[in-house]
Amino acid sequence: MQQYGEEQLKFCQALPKVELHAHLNGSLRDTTIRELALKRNLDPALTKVIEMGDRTLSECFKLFDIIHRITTDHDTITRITCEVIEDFAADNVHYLELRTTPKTRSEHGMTKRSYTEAVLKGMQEAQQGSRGQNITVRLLLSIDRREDTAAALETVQLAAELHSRGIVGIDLSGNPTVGKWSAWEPALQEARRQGLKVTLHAAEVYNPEETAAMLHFRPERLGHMCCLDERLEVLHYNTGIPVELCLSSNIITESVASYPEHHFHPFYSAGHPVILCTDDSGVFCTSLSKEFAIAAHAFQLSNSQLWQLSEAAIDHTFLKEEEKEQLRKKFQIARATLEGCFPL
Ligand SMILES: CNc1ncnc2c1ncn2[C@@H]1O[C@H](COP(=O)(O)O)[C@@H](O)[C@H]1O
Ligand SMILES: [Zn+2]
Repeated sequence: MQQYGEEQLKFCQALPKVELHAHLNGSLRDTTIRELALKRNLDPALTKVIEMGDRTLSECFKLFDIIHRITTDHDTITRITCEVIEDFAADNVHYLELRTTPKTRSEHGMTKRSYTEAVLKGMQEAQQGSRGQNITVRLLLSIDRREDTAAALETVQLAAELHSRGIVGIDLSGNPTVGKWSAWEPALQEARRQGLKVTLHAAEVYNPEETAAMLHFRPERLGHMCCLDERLEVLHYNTGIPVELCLSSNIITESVASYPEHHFHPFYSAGHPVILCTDDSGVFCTSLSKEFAIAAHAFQLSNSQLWQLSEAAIDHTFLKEEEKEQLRKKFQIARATLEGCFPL
């Protein structure tokens, strides 16, 4: 069933947007996945999993492991970074905070640092090319929940050293049923000491102790927050921490039953800061424009509410105040063009 009208989608495509929750390896183009799978002689059974596989939460993590098998070398990492940025730019995203997990792959001569350098190279190439000129990009380094304290600390150290090259923060992600908060907390505390911002994937599954510990840590942003009980909901509202919400991702992975039942609605109605994001636009076959159109349809948002939602995301970026101000100015210029075509 179509989750939005064509006119709604057109408006959302024309709307200038900010993307704050996008995983590099989850945002690959279909055509690139197919090409890389062929080039790497990926087992046809695995190719099938990519093409038509189940996308429940546990299946997603198997899928990421398969995608990681075809994005192994530095040139490929640079290429996919460049393509993902171009795709967000083509979707009228003016600011992108891309995130990725630095990987050690000794068989490919890859270290966390060389992986990250390959991503930074892709960022640079994209922004020098004609298709990436209208987008500003920053990077978050992700800690995978499978990693131990030492590996998490290595990622934080790397982010701190490369701060001046556009790495603005740390994310904690990965299979939410794996690992323990106590393993990553020292690294996240270190990130804070180093002046890096932190966002955490939280409550993607029901885990009240962990969610309470995450709220106690007070990250700058949270992702998902799907599975809360009443106590956690109150605790969360009281913190005022903005939440990155990924509608398609939560529905497709079955973390939430239907769009109208999505917690976007109570959060938004309560005036709690929310940011619409894609999560994994390749894996979930979406775009930020589609996510806005889905929200418009499911929660009956007007064009003016969509504009406000989009513009408010600037406040929650990990940019410096003066950079946020520049972005707001860019949005105001875009608004004039938008008003020429759509009622606002
Ligand atoms: C669906 N919901 C999700 N929940 C938690 N973690 C997720 C995720 N979607 C993606 N990732 C995280 O991002 C990695 C892929 O991109 P990178 O290799 O880092 O670029 C996945 O392996 C997982 O750790
Ligand atoms: Zn995510």
